[in-house]
Amino acid sequence: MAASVKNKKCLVIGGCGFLGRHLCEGLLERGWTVNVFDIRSTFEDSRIKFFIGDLCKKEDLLPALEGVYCVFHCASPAPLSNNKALFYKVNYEGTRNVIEACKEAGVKRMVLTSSASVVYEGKGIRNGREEELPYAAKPLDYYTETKILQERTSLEANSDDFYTVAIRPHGIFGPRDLQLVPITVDMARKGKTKFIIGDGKNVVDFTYVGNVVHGHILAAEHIGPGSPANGKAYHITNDEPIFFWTFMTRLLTGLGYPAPRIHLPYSLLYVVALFLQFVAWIVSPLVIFTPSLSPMKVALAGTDHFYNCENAKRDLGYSPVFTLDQALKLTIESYPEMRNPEEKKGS
Ligand SMILES: NC(=O)C1=CN([C@@H]2O[C@H](COP(=O)(O)OP(=O)(O)OC[C@H]3O[C@@H](n4cnc5c(N)ncnc54)[C@H](O)[C@@H]3O)[C@@H](O)[C@H]2O)C=CC1
Ligand SMILES: CC(C)=CCC[C@@H](C)[C@H]1CC[C@H]2C3=C(CC[C@]12C)[C@@]1(C)CCC(=O)C[C@@H]1CC3
Repeated sequence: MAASVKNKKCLVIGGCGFLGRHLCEGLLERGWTVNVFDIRSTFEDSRIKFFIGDLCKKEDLLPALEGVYCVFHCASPAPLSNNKALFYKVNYEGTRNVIEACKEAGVKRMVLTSSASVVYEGKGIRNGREEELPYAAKPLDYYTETKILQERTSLEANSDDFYTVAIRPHGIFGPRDLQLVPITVDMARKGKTKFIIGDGKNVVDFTYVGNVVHGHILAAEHIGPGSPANGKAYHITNDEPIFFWTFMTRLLTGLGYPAPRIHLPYSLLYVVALFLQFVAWIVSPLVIFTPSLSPMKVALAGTDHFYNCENAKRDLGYSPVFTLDQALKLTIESYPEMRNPEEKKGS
């Protein structure tokens, strides 16, 4: 049974990020008192108390944790940055620090933003259930490797004195997104989105940010004494699996760019991505470069990866608030600056 949270205070760690800021807005609407902790400042809101610091430093965290009912930990280095040391420091060591600081401050609840990628290693996942999918034995990148450590550490910390739960969104998109839309548009403007990787029939999940926020808030309202959600991980998606390339086509054409149309063999692209990763590793003592074509990106663009949300529906009362149609419309409308500058010339 959801606890009443009227005027309960929470701390959103990573609250200045894409998901974090939307989460703050959703929590405020729901009647929560919201504090934000982040290593940077990206927005102002008179309703929110901001604490600027590093989650890897307990002395930075403790002042922000005073009187907090629930922590939402949604901080991470940028997933595609490929900085192994930073991922390990923030996602693993930093999360252990957050847990210790929560216990020291007497905080009783933590909702972790994990990722559905923790069970993905490039092989197809179709309607994957949490209890049927082990953590990826061979994660495709350092980000995923450390998200596994982060989730495992967080769920193992669950006890009657400190309730934890992990939310696994997949492919979050929406207004103020820093990855999916900007990267896709950048590729389009460089003429790189005329290609389809594979046969174009791989089925995936994408999750509108408003639904991810909804799932997080439900999780916070449900964990506690005797809850079936304590210590568990939950897939949270739009529950509308779609061809990856249909989604990309709708996003691109919605922004005025042409649809992808030339098929390239998946295996060829994957081998090229592996080669580029090897070259990047060989030259790394001299120069750091992150190939835009990574094995993770190629795999995500060319294989099935969609997940079952039944456990979240059962234990958290989750169901998507925004449909994919509504979500794509809201997202496309929120990015006038991302539209194809050529479309005006042509009209
Ligand atoms: N974007 C996506 O498609 C998906 C994201 N996720 C997870 O959702 C969470 C949020 O992701 P986004 O909003 O996309 O990322 P983001 O990069 O927009 O936000 C992350 C925030 O964490 C903060 N942060 C990073 N290191 C910190 C530190 N040492 N101390 C304090 N704050 C720190 C950053 O300043 C940033 O504001 C992450 O945990 C990510 O792993 C999960 C599935 C999909
Ligand atoms: C046309 C084309 C191939 C566009 C590129 C789109 C990609 C930038 C995104 C497609 C799937 C996205 C994704 C993530 C980042 C952006 C994409 C690769 C994550 C890796 C972000 C962090 C996660 O936790 C998992 C996400 C999986 C999907």
